[in-house]
Amino acid sequence: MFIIKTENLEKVYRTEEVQTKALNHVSLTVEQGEFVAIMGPSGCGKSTLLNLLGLLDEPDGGSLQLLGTETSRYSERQRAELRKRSLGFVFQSFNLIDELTVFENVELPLRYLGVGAAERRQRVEQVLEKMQLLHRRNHFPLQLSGGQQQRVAVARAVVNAPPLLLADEPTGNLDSASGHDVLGLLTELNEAGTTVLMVTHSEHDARYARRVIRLLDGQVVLEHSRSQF
Ligand SMILES: Nc1ncnc2c1ncn2[C@@H]1O[C@H](COP(=O)(O)OP(=O)(O)OP(=O)(O)O)[C@@H](O)[C@H]1O
Repeated sequence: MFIIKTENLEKVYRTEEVQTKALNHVSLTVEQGEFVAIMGPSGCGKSTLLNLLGLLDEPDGGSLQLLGTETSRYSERQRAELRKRSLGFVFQSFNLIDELTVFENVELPLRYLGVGAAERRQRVEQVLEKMQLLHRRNHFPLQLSGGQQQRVAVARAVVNAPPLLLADEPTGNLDSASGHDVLGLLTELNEAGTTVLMVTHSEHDARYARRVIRLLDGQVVLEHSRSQF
């Protein structure tokens, strides 16, 4: 089953002076259970694509089916529900809540799902341990390094094991050891059934994916599976 299917997807950013076609007729499919890397040069439209797939923004043309339903049919309430229940998102800018501790940030998706306190605690501690952050559980985001904040963002996105995880440069601020931990966690999650789409600049990181989709100037230029590396 396709978890994502786009046909001729378009996104145009307009300001008073300029118009930028960030996505130009992007057609792609992702099957349930895949681990896909999205690559391409800076400005080619990777984050734009991820934002559309994550229902954070709306396309200007074409169609986007998510989990078997055309997304233009969703109401705003349904989009919000889907984001909470079915999507995990690792933002390039982390988007942590500064007023909440590390523990409270990571526990948020479980609160939305109504998971009880004891189970929340267990699941949050488990993922913080994997991200080597248990000792920082009572810190606030601004008391952490960039790499630590990034690992909190990853922990928050994966804590509820969403059906679809969208990760924008999840190792962008990390040294190779921490990057390895994050990629290991994404692999573990994928093996347990989560479909993973990861934007990356790194050929090394892309090797964790089973398929690579390359974008150039808002268009898909190449798709290849890991056996073709
Ligand atoms: N909010 C916005 N307003 C206007 N133009 C935008 C906006 N966001 C992105 N763009 C433009 O759309 C194009 C695609 O941007 P996008 O951020 O998707 O690229 P990217 O491949 O993720 O780049 P990077 O690797 O540098 O993060 C770029 O030309 C960018 O300048």
